[in-house]
Amino acid sequence: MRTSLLRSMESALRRSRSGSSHLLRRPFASSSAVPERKVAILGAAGGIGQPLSLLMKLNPLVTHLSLYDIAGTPGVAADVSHINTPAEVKGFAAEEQLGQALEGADIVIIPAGVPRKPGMTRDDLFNINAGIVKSLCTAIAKYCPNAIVNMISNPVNSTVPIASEVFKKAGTYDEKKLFGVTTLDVVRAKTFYAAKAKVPVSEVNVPVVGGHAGITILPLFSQATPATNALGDEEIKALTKRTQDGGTEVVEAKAGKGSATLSMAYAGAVFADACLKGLNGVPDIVECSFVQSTVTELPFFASKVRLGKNGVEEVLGLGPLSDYEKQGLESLLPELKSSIEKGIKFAQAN
Ligand SMILES: NC(=O)C1=CN([C@@H]2O[C@H](COP(=O)(O)OP(=O)(O)OC[C@H]3O[C@@H](n4cnc5c(N)ncnc54)[C@H](O)[C@@H]3O)[C@@H](O)[C@H]2O)C=CC1
Ligand SMILES: O=C([O-])CC(=O)C(=O)O
Repeated sequence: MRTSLLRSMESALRRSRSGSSHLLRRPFASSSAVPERKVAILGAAGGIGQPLSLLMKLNPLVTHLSLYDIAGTPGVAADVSHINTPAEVKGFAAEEQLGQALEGADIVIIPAGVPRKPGMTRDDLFNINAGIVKSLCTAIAKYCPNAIVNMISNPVNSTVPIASEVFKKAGTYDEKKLFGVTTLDVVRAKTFYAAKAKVPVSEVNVPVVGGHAGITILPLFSQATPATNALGDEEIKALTKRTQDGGTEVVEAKAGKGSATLSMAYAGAVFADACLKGLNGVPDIVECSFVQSTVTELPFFASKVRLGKNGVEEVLGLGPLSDYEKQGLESLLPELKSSIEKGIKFAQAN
């Protein structure tokens, strides 16, 4: 997946540099090779939003890129729009333009909201971000009820349930189209595993299940490929802990200037690319994501998901777990349950 996204982007860059691409010479509306796809980014001028806008502008599957933020959008949109790739860029700056930003969107990516500072948990963001997510999802229900929604705003374990409740109230909920973006956990698990197991990072795959906060992030290193016997129990524990604390590692390193933005933009672009490929009918697109689920007793859970023309095509099971992973699963369920319930309660009360 990672390599296929890089290949697509490299080829877009090559085409834009050589100016020889037929895609660049002819208007997209008349291109039969690539279906029209509008991607909207809400929170596009933020730390994640800006590099994510750049990466989506480089994605050859995007024909229309709609950038919305309550501050700073005109600059970001003007800047990104000068890049000579086919996606047509439009910026929307004020709340009264949110409808236009969303209309016709196939995918809406939401990195709007405040990030952590050192000493905070993701749940500490709930009070501010819950309201932001609720109002943005209300607009999605109105202006693009059929869009796929990629939720990045934290706490994902609660913001996804909030979105589901907003859509249910509006009568537009489609569980196949709502995704909590947990790709950064997979990106981290792959990077850390490759370094420890001394295997090429581009070949590595590691499923990460559960949720997206602390111990609710459960990497399944027993299923990592390429498999290795080189890692003992203590090393697997250390890798698990580093993956669970990856966000905090960045928050502390940034020392008050926010949380992961560049690696998150990359992860968000990987996941959106997978959704676009699914929509376009590319077979066997599988990514981990926090979705409505029956894999455990909880109503939402992150696991491998097969993506297709309607969003989720199949939520895949957990596969065989090691004893250590079974314990991790037992331990995460109560915290994840309460974060999910907190989101549902908030959306029902407001
Ligand atoms: N799912 C994941 O793996 C990750 C999630 N995050 C989360 O992503 C969120 C954004 O992080 P950053 O980009 O670093 O924050 P940031 O503060 O740099 O950017 C957030 C942007 O959202 C905008 N915004 C605020 N209210 C809005 C509204 N009502 N409508 C549209 N835009 C609005 C702000 O103007 C700002 O430009 C945070 O909640 C953070 O915790 C961050 C990293 C990883
Ligand atoms: O840690 C944070 O606050 C941001 C985040 O979700 C991550 O980097 O995984």
